[in-house]
Amino acid sequence: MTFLIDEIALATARLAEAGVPSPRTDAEEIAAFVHGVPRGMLHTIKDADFDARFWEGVARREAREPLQHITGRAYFRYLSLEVGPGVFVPRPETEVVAGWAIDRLREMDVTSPVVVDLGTGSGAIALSIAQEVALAQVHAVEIDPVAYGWAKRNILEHGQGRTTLHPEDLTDCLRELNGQVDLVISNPPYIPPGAIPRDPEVRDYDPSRALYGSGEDGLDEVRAVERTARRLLRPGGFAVVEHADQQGNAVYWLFAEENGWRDVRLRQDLTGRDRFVTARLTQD
Ligand SMILES: C[S@@+](CC[C@H](N)C(=O)[O-])C[C@H]1O[C@@H](n2cnc3c(N)ncnc32)[C@H](O)[C@@H]1O
Repeated sequence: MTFLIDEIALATARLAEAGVPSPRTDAEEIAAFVHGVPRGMLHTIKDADFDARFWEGVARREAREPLQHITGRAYFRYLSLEVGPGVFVPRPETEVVAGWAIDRLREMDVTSPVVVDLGTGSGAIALSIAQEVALAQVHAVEIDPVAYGWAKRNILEHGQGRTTLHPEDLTDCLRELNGQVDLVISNPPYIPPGAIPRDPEVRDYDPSRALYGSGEDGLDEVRAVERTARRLLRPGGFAVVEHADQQGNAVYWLFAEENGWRDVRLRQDLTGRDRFVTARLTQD
């Protein structure tokens, strides 16, 4: 496999020059995608079978198109999801947020817990819960029609027949479930409108509706999630909300100063940054 190794090395240098953070991995992922094999099987590609479309993929990555748009796939916990233009690429930090919710749902003394994911995007959080929590009934809410289309495809593949998609606004959705939900989770848009992300993959390819929150501080959607969760949850139910690392105190206080909540906690991602707030609706 000397030929492919040499091509990958050349591509790695080009991607590094373009500022791609993980150039070797990305070059190998593109090679694996183009040749239709897992990355660990690249050694089986014969020189004669080298596919020149590798260099088309490398050129797109060099222009800082997200790797996931080039391969059409994003990995989230145990899922391989379809993604592309018009939908937010799920992030590793959200895996921790979803994991916290999954642990609580598994501990709950409820046979078939009812869960709501507000702003589902590709369906990453909702589908992980459906996959990892036996018998969970999951409702995924998404307002954007393009993102809705991606979620629909992923739900068909991974929804376990227990995931329902709703084309609704998270500020006023699912009134039929008022007071009946065991856990509400959300990774809403939260970047303040003036704070433009540095990475071109985010700035130029993630949809603005997924990134930028409304209001001066970008937290209007988080406020809406808090209100919707308070309406939907049964007493003792959990709310789980992701936020930017600098917004931890603001989101903590948003829940702590509302009377309905107890056990409000600010939690960290795997890099130790403040990443999500959890709270329980008061029991009475
Ligand atoms: C940051 S993305 C998160 C997507 C997915 N939950 C994830 O973690 O990968 C936020 C999502 O919320 C959706 N969204 C924004 N405002 C909304 C609203 N008012 N109602 C419902 N969905 C909304 C966006 O279209 C986007 O798909």
